[in-house]
Amino acid sequence: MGVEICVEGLTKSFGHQVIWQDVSLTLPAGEVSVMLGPSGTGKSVFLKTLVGLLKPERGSVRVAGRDITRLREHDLYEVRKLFGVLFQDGALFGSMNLYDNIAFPLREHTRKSESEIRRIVLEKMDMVGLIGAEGKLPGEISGGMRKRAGLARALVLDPEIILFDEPDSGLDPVRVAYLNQLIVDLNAQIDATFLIVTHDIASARQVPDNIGLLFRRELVMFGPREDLLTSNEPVVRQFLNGRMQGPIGMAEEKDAAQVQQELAQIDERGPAEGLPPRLLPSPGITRPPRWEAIARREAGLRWEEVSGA
Ligand SMILES: Nc1ncnc2c1ncn2[C@@H]1O[C@H](COP(=O)(O)OP(=O)(O)OP(=O)(O)O)[C@@H](O)[C@H]1O
Repeated sequence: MGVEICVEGLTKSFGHQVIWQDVSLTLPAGEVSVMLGPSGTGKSVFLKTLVGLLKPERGSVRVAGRDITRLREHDLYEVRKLFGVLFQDGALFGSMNLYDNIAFPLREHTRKSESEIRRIVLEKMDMVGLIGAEGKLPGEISGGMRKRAGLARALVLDPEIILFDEPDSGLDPVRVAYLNQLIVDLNAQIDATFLIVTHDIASARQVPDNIGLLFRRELVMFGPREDLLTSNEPVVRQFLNGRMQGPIGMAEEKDAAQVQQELAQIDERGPAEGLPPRLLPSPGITRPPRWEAIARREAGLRWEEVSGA
């Protein structure tokens, strides 16, 4: 079962540049959360702060009861073992084949025998659909496969928390759909806490339990998927609908009068598409109680739609 991450009053700056301030949220244990936000709002900085790679100026990040912003390097190293991170490009070593890339954390951080390592590596490669590609170099495979390999590597130490930095970047819509299904299947299988940074609204609509949005150096909202997708908050609406009209500008923020004028021109009759269905684990994957409950709730929602209730 994954662990909860509790963030309180977190502020991060580089020099005089405040990236975000006073961010507070709880990533519930075992749930999938997504963090959205326009480019440059500090989503990657947020992930790096959660895992202790960057130090915030203020606030706390409690993981399994310990505030990682105050840990010394040795203790931080121990807490980091709870995390698996999928970096944007998979962050694979170009000169190593996939097998050795995926085995790397086991050889670095454990004293397991090569036969035990082999069992684990093949198990994780199987989970991400890469069996047979053990001998390939990262440069010989597609971007989607590199992401899967990065994911298999993030899984080998059996993490309680997995952070995904734009898992869908550079992938075509079909690969994104497969990757989303893989993420949901993995969550059902390993029950870890997931946080996904993405720009892909379709993924954000279907995959998570919770959604957050960073904008103007603040966390605009964080809460259950349903609340964000039906929110009337102008920043949330603009981002989820991918519109030009609204508070989010091309490079910088717009002035208040322009935003008011633009919003007045939009037809605001409520969410056009309604609540999209949650993506459920694939057939054949045993659904733990959490996913059983989600599937029952989803079935109830669909029935309400059909019956007009
Ligand atoms: N190590 C660093 N030193 C100084 N500034 C940094 C550092 N890392 C990030 N930044 C700055 O922090 C801001 C936020 O960057 P970040 O990469 O987190 O944004 P993002 O929301 O993930 O963007 P994108 O969606 O485009 O990937 C940027 O202005 C970036 O230049």
